[in-house]
Amino acid sequence: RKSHNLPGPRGYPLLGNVLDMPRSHVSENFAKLRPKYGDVVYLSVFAQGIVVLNSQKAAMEILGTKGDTSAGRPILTMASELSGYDRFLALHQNGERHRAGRTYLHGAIGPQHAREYASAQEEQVVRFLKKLLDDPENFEEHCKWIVGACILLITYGHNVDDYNDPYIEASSGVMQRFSVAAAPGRWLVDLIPALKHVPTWFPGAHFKKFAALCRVKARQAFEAPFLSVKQQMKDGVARRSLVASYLEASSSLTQEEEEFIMFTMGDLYGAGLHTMSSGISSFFLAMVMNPTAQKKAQAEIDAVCDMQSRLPTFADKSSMPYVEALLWEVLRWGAITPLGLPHRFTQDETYEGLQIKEGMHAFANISAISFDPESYPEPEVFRPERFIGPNPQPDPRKIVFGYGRRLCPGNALAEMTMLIIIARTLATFDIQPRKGEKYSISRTDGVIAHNNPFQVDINVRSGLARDLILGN
Ligand code: HEM
Repeated sequence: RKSHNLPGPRGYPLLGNVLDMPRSHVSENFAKLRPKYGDVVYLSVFAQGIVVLNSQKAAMEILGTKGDTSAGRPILTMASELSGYDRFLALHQNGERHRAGRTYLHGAIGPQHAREYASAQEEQVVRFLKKLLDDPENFEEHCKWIVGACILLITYGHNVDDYNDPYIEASSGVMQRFSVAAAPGRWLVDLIPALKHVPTWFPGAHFKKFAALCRVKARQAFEAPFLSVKQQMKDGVARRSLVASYLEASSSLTQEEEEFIMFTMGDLYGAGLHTMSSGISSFFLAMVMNPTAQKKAQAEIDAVCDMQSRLPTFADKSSMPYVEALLWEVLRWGAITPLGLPHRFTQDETYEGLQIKEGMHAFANISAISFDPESYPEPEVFRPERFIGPNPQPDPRKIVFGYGRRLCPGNALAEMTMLIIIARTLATFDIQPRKGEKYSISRTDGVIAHNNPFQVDINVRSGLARDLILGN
C-alpha cells in the first residue's frame, strides 16, 4: 500500500476500520466524522482504502472536475468478472467500452432526447392514476409498476399490463441475484481473487455455480425482449423504442454489439426502477407531511390546466415552476442513493494537499450533502420554496445524480418521468394523512434507500378529476 496523509479514525492492523464501520445509518454516521476530520475522511477495510467525501465542494472537485482519475468502479470479482455483471454500464471500468455506452445513452435518453418519449409516458401515467383510483391502499406497488412500465415502454416499446409481466419478473430476478453477487463481504473470492480459478466441482466452489446461474439468467432475461423487438421489426409492427432505433440505425449487428445493447437496456431497468419508485414514494410521504406545498402545487396545476379541464403534460413544465421546485425538493429530501455508487481511483490524486492513492474507493456522501444545513437551512423540512426567488438554494440535481464521468445518464429521463407522475397525481388526487398514522423520515439502508412502509389516504379531487382519469 502506498502511504498517504488522509485524516480518519485510527484502524487496527490488518482489520483497518472494520470495527468502526457503521452497521446502519451509514451516511449519517460517516457525516459525524466531518467535524473531527474534515470534508475528506479516510477509512480502511481489510487494506482497502475508502475515501468518504462529506461536502459538495470536495465531491464536485475530486469526482467532478478532476473526475478522470476517479472514474473507475471497484473491481468485484464475484459480481463483475464471474457473474458477468460487468456487462452493465454501471459496473464497466472506465475506458473505451464505458465511453461508448455513455455516448450512446446521451444520444438516446440525454436531455435533448428524453422528452421525445413524453407523450408515451403521459399515457402510461393515466393507467397509474386508474390504479390509484381503484386500489389506493396499494399505492407503493403502483409506484413501482408505473416506473417499471415507463422504462420498459421506452426501452422495448413493451406495454406492461399487469403486475406479473414476464419481462418485469425476469428483470427483477436479475436484480435480486445481482444484489446477492455484489453484497460486500459475502464472497471469499472478492477478498482472494485467485480462488476464481478453482474448478466448479471443487468442494466449497458453490460460488461458481451461482455465478454461472447469474450469467445464464441475465442473458435469458435481456435476450427475450430484444429478440421480440427484432421480430416485431421484421413483421413491421414494432413500436418506437430505444432497441428499435438502435436496430434501425445498423443493418447487421456483431455479437458484441447485440450483447452491448441487450445489457445496456437491462441496466436501465435496474438503475431506473428502484431509484424512481423510491423517489415517488417520498413524494407521497412529503405530501402528507406538508399539505401547504400540496395545495400550492395543485393551485398552480389547476391554473395551467384551466381548472381541471385537462391533465398537465410535460410541455407545461415551464408554466409550473412550483411543481418543478417540488420535484427538486423530492430529489433532495428523498435522499434516494445516500452514498451514490463507489468510484475507484485509477491514478494518484491530490486535493488541498491531501494525497489520494490509486486503488482507493471514493463515496460521495450524497445524503449528508443534501442535508447540509449550510446549504439547506432546516434540511429535514420539505420546502420547495428553497429553489424559488432571488436567492435560491443550490440545485440538488448537481448532487443527487452523482458526479463527473459517472454522473447518472438517466437523469433527464428520471426528471421527466417523475415530473409527469407528480403533476398528474396532484392534478387528480388529494393525498391526506391516515387517521392515527404518524409520519417521519424513516428509510432503509442500502445503495438505494426506501421509505419504511406508511399508509396515506388518496382521494380523487372531484368529479372532473375522475372523468379525466377515466377519459370520459
Ligand atoms: C431519481 C432517480 C435517479 C437517481 C437519484 C439516480 C442516481 C444515480 C447515481 C447517484 C448514480 C451514480 C453516479 C456516480 O457514480 O457518481 C447513478 C448511476 C447510473 N444511473 Fe441513475 N439515478 C436515477 C435514475 C436513473 C434512471 C431512470 C436511469 C436509466 C433509465 C439511470 C441509469 C443509471 C446508470 C446506467 C448509471 C451508471 C452510470 C455509470 O456508471 O457511468 N438512473 N444514478
